[in-house]
Amino acid sequence: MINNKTNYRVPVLTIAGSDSSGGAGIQADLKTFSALKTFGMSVITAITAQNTRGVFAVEEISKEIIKKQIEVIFEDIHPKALKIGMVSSPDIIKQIADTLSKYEVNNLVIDPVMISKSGYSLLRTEAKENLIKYLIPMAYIITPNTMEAEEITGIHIENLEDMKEAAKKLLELGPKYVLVKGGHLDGDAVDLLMGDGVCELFESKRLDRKNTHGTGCTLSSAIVTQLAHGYDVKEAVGNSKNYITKAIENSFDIGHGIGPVHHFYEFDKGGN
Ligand SMILES: Nc1ncnc2c1ncn2[C@@H]1O[C@H](COP(=O)(O)OP(=O)(O)OP(=O)(O)O)[C@@H](O)[C@H]1O
Ligand SMILES: Cc1ncc(CO)c(N)n1
Repeated sequence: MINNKTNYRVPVLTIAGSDSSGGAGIQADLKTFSALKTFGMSVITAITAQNTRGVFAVEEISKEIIKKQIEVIFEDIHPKALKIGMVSSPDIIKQIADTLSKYEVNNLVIDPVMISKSGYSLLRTEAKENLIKYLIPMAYIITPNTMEAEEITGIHIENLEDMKEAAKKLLELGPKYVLVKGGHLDGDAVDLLMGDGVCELFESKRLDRKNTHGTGCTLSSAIVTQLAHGYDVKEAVGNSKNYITKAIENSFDIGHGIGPVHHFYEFDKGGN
């Protein structure tokens, strides 16, 4: 994953919510960006009071300062790839879409975050429509888990065939690619990539680990880094699946609930 394509100075951006406990959200994104040798930047959309046991409160950031954060970044350091994670309200979603539409946006990864592992809603019910109408069509790739794919398409997902049906319906909303993550189904952890003539599975053994806080954020951020380094979509997803699998394998107990995955900061692999 680190080779002559690696450029430690390549700028990448996350537009997402803060997780005070550092396992998910902006914090997971920035850790992944650093571990995978990119220069991470952030636009914070909401502050969550969160730990390994759950989400206890959420305060949304004003849409004016969200807009300003995006503008000053794009007018100074143009990100080579970016992701959007938690965006909780219809107004924030519209603001982000309007602001991004003023710039050339490359390699937009959308992780349509809806519910935390502990069951707290991170997307207001009335925000789903704007997510579908304004943001998803702008994406290069969207990365819903099966519950999010169900919520957006209305298709009940129990197996791979259902995942394929849902992926086809998600593609009709306008993104170039869809990665439906099968982490919540029984059996092996199988993710399905579909779009632009591609239909490919990315599989790993299901790891029996309790500490999976931040898996979705980490996977989508890893995809951002690999696209920024110049990998094509299949390589980007494959490398990122390897990264999240190792990160889950090495996840650890910290706090009293669902602990975080591990990030790898080797300082010895060269690069430039
Ligand atoms: N127990 C597991 N063993 C191996 N891989 C897993 C496991 N759980 C999830 N994964 C993988 O982790 C990645 C993230 O998937 P997951 O379905 O957990 O995302 P998510 O629900 O969006 O996460 P989050 O709750 O952080 O938002 C996928 O590649 C999935 O296959
Ligand atoms: C801020 C934030 N974003 C995303 C997730 C993923 O569930 C989370 N738990 N918290």
